[in-house]
Amino acid sequence: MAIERKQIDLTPLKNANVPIFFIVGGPGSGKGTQCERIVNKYGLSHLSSGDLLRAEVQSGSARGAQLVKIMEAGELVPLEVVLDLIKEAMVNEVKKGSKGFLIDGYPREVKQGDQFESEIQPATLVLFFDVSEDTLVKRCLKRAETSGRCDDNIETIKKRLATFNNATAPVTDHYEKKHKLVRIAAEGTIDEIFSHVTPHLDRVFGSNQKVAASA
Ligand SMILES: Nc1nc2c(ncn2[C@@H]2O[C@H](COP(=O)(O)OP(=O)(O)OP(=O)(O)O)[C@@H](O)[C@H]2O)c(=O)[nH]1
Ligand SMILES: O=c1ccn([C@@H]2O[C@H](COP(=O)(O)OP(=O)(O)O)[C@@H](O)[C@H]2O)c(=O)[nH]1
Ligand SMILES: [Mg+2]
Repeated sequence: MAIERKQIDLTPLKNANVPIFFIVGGPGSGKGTQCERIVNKYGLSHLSSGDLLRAEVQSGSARGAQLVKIMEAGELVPLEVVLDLIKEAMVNEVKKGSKGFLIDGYPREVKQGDQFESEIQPATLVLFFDVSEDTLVKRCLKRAETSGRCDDNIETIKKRLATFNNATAPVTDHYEKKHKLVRIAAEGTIDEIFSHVTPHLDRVFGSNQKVAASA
């Protein structure tokens, strides 16, 4: 696929220098669900790489038509495409006064994270939601009843799991070595999991302080 890169002025983002959290975990591990809770408490900007790609598909662009084929196959789209979409969204958010970012479903491979960190800025922490394959499959199949997502079917779920095990699992080791990884056992209830998340964000933002929402 020919990659058309966008020219994006990152000055506002670099000047803002706000904390950035990568959120990783298998398909259906609860990244989106926990991000919603984090946003409610800390007022951070939530950007889901998968949602940005789905929006590009919805836009009906030629690029979107290429992307949907890759997503239906459970494979990874070229990292530059995702990085450009994320940069654009981040710049828009900082212009609105964002206090920090949750980059959900990212990085999917070590190189993707390295490129983000060298072009934008290093992540403050990487939250990893650790869930067994059995639970991941069950959650995605349950979500399929209402999500309308082209990749919530058993064939694609299996391919997404394989991509996660091959490409994304090394991401956790990579950030563990940098002492940035927070591994969260994420089989429990949404409240239980959130209670394991907050101490790590409180270390960054302070325990009583609600970060002012950007809007
Ligand atoms: N039982 C249980 N279900 C959960 C929990 N967190 C999320 N779910 C459900 O699991 C499904 C997947 O959750 P999402 O938050 O969409 O997961 P995700 O990691 O963003 O998934 P992808 O977008 O596929 O990467 C949803 O239907 C949620 O309602 C949890 O802590 N416990
Ligand atoms: O950085 C990314 C993020 C997502 N995707 C694609 O988008 C799909 C859906 O991603 P999402 O994070 O929504 O769901 P997950 O695969 O974690 O269940 C993936 O299977 C990939 O095909 C990608 O290629 N690169
Ligand atoms: Mg999600």
